[in-house]
Amino acid sequence: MLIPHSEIPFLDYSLSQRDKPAFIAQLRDKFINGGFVYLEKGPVPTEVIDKMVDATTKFFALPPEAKDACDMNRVAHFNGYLRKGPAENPTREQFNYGDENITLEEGSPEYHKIHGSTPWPDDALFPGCRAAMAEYYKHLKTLAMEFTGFVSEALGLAPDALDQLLESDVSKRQLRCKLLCYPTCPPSTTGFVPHTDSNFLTYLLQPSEQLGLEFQKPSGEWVGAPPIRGTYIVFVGIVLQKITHGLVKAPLHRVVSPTQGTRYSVGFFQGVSMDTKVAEAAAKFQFPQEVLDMKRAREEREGESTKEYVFTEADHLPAGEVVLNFKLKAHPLVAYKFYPNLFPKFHPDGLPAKYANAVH
Ligand SMILES: O=C(O)CCC(=O)C(=O)O
Ligand SMILES: [Fe+2]
Repeated sequence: MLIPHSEIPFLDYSLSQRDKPAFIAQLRDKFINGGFVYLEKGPVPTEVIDKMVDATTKFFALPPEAKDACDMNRVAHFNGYLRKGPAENPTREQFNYGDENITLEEGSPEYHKIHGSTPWPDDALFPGCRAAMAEYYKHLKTLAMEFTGFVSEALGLAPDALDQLLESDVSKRQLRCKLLCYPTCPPSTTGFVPHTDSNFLTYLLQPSEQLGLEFQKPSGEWVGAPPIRGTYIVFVGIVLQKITHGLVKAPLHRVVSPTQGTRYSVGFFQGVSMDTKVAEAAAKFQFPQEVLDMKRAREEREGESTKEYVFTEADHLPAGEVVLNFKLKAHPLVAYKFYPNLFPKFHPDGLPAKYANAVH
C-alpha cells in the first residue's frame, strides 16, 4: 500500500521565504511525528536536477568494464562504484562521491581519510558526468546547510545552534552523494534491507516512476513512499535522533526492487563533523517544554516508552571513527590496502578468498 496522497508530509520550501513561522511549525510537526518530509519547491534549479538524473542513468548504462574501472576498492575514501552482491545490497549497484581535494593535516587520525578523491569514469567515455554531479553536489551542500538552520529552529533552538556539529572545515563535514540503481527483479525481491540512516539528515531524490521505497509505520505496517517529481524526501538520521534524545526519530525504511523497469535514486547524505562525539554534543542542547510536549504526545499515541536516552560506547567516539569502523568491516579490500594497521582488528581471519586476485 502507498501512503495516501492526503497523508504525504509535504513541506513547501518557498514558505520559508513567505511565512517562516508557519514553515518552521510544519517542519517541527512533521519531523517529530514522522521523521521525514517531502520537500517541494526547493532551491535547486530544475536543470541542475535534470542533468544529474541524466548522468545517473548514463553512468549505470556504461559497460561493466567502464564501471569496474571506477571501483570503490581503488581509493581509501569509500567513493566510487560498488557492484551488486553484498548481503544487505543483493541487487542494487551504487556510485558514491564527495568533496575532492581534501588535504590531511600532519598527524591526523586515520578516520580523517574517509573523505577524499573519487575514481571517476573516463571523461572521454562519458563527457560531462563529473561536471553534472559536481554541480548537483554544490547545490545540495548549500541546501543542507540552510535546511540545518531550519531544523535547529524547528527543534526550538537558535538557528545556528546545530552548526557547531558540522564545522566550517568542509573536509571534516562528512557529506556524500550516492547514486543508486535497482534493476528489474522477481516480485518481493529486497533492493535494500530495512534500516535507519546512520547519518544526520538524508536528502533523497526519486527520479524514476518505479515504486520501491517503503517506510514502516508505528503499527509495523510498511507503506510505499511514491516518487513525486520536484520533491526530495528529507529523512532524520540516527545521529540527529541521538543528539535530540529521541525528540525526532530516524524512520525505518527499505527498498523493494522494481518488477518492471529500472529504479534510480540519488541520496545526499549529510553527516556531522568527523570529530564530533555524539554523546558529548547531545549534552549541550536543551529543548523548550513546548517541543518536549509534542514528543510526549507522540510517545503516548504510539505507545513508546519515555525512558531516558541511553548512549552506546560508539556514541563517545568521534563520528568519523564510527563511520570508518563500519566501513572497514563492510569493505575488506579497502581495509587491506589502505588501513593495514586496522585491518586485522576487523578481519582477524585475513582477506576473504574472493579478493585473492585483487592483491599481489
Ligand atoms: O533508494 C532509495 O530510495 C533509498 C536508499 C536508502 O535508503 C539508503 O541508501 O540509505
Ligand atoms: Fe536509507
